[in-house]
Order: sequence, then C-alpha cells, then structure tokens
Amino acid sequence: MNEQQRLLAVENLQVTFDIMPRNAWPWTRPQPLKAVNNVSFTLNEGETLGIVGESGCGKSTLARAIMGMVPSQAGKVMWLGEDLRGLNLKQLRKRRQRLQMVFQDPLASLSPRMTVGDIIAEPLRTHYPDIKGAELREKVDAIMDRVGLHPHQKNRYPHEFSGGQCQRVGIARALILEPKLIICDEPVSALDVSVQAQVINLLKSLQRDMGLSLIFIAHDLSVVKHISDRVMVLYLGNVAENATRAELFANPRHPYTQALMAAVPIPDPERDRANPPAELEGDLPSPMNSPSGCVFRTRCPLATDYCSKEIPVLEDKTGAGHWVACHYVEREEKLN
Ligand SMILES: Nc1ncnc2c1ncn2[C@@H]1O[C@H](COP(=O)(O)OP(=O)(O)OP(=O)(O)O)[C@@H](O)[C@H]1O
Repeated sequence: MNEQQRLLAVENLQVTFDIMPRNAWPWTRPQPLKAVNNVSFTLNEGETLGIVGESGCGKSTLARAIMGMVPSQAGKVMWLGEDLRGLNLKQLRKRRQRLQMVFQDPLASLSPRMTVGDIIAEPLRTHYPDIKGAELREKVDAIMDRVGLHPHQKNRYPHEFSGGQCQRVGIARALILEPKLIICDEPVSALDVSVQAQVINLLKSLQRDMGLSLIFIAHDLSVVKHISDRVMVLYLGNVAENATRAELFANPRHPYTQALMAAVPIPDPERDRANPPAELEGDLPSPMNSPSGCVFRTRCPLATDYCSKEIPVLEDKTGAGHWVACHYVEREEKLN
C-alpha cells in the first residue's frame, strides 16, 4: 500500500433478508435470502471504486449495509479503523457526516415539499445548528455553484429541475458536510445518456479537487470505466473479481466479467477482437436458492462438476492485487 490513508475496509460482510414465500401458510418459516455474501474490499483516501453487476446482484444492499441503513449479520465495516457495525445509531449518525450517499432516482430522493436550498442546507442544520443566517446561505450558495447550479435557483422546488439538475442537488446535499467518501448508487442510470457524462465529469472533478473517495455503483462496465481506479464485479452477492481499472479492462479473468464485457459493445482498443468472450446466457438465479459451490457455475462456460462442490476462494491471482474467485483462473505471479 502507498502513503494514502485507508478509509474503508469491508471484511466478510454478510447481509441476509428473511423472506416469507408467496402464498405461504401462516406457520411457514421465513426463508433466508443472501443478498451480500462474504464481501471484502478496501478503499483508500482519494480512490474511486466502481462496483458492477447485473440487477439483483447485491450492489445497493452492499452500499446500504456499509452506511448502516440495512442490518448486516456478519463481518466488519472498518471506517478509519473503527467498526461501524459496533456503533449505536447516534454514533453512526455522527460518522455519516463523512460518509454520504447519492441515490439512483434523483427526483424521488429529494423531498418535494422543500426548496432545493433547504434540501441542501438540511444536513448542516441537523449536524451544526449554530450555523445559520448569512453563514448558512453562503455555504449553500458556494456548494450550489460548485456543482453547477445557480444559487438564485435555491428557492425553487425539485420538480422544477431536470433529472440531471436534481442529481446535482443530491450531490450538493451530500457534499455540504465535507465528506471523505460518497457512495453513489447508480447515480446516472436514470439520466439521459448526454446528461450521464456531465454528472460523471462533475463527480470526477469534485473527487480530484476535494480529495474525495467515491464508491460508484453501476450496471454497466463502460460507465465505471471512466471514473474508477479499481473495479469490483459482484455476482449473486459474491465478489467475482476485483482489480485496478487498467488490469480489469485489459485482462478480465473471471468468466462473468468477460461476459459482462461482451454484453457492452464499447469501442475498446484493449479488447481482443479475434477471441471475443461469450455473452452471458440465462437469468440470474434466485439468491434464495443459490447454486452450490461456485454461484456462477450455472451460467459459466468453464464449469465442471468440481465447481458444484467447492466454493472458489477470492484469490490474488497475480500477487499484484488482481483478485478473482474462480477455480479455473490460474495463479500467475507478476514479476516486477
Ligand atoms: N429490503 C429487502 N428485503 C428483501 N429482499 C431485498 C431487500 N433489498 C434487496 N433485496 C433483495 O436482495 C437482492 C439484491 O438486491 P439489490 O437491490 O441489492 O441488488 P442490485 O444489484 O442493487 O440491483 P439493482 O441494480 O436492480 O438495483 C435481490 O434479490 C433483492 O430482491
């Protein structure tokens, strides 16, 4: 590790929901749905981690579990060396000043009855009630200006703004407490393609100028490519692969990552055009009934009998931080 400070270390995090089957008898027991299974990763100050995977693979649940918005049953969420899972709500609220979230649906995540100025000021009012009047207005104006909104728009309501502008309001609200990390849960997937690039560029410039760390969640590898330092691929609540952006895009190793790449026709000079990876077939299995052994085996072109018996360990296959959970990806030490 370099000199950067370790902000977040998620260790073997597990989130299970108890689900009542449809048309269940009153005496039926709820069934466990493993949404996040033994997920581990680290994030340093100033770093951006992209998290990708199909719909339902546990990205949002992971984000919410880190924030303490859904309960996790096992593991650790080490934030600046302290396990957030061991804190009570009051302590957690205090830590959340430095740990903010931006949500997928910009309009739905903003209160329709509040002006955008009040929405942006609310976290400051809650955490620092002494800041008011001109000082509060100045802070709101400055942050609106920083995210590309005109401060004179602060008396308007969210429905008067476009989707992209609402997302800027959401980002301003997250920024006003000067966080160290913002978890962006699919912040651009509800936006038009032309607006997506603007919001991604805004986040990139904020990250650079303010030394922020970001966790950027998306379905699409092409979206995280432009913003991430590292990329983690999730499948059915499990980490399939985690590598630097350059490594992952030049040399995707897990068959699931390869299939995701094949599904997104991005013009990419690093891709091997002669041997394109196979596209993904079939649907994501239900997390209430995960396949035994390797969870990806039912859709994997490499799967053998062995994969149904043994769970692959997430292993650094290069010795240089390219983590893959697959029995058939060979270890190959990188000689530096
Ligand atoms: N509050 C909840 N109660 C029960 N099950 C839940 C809850 N939240 C999520 N799930 C289930 O957990 C699994 C993971 O869902 P999650 O929303 O985290 O996936 P995702 O990868 O973020 O999907 P998307 O990209 O569609 O948002 C899904 O099977 C989902 O139905």
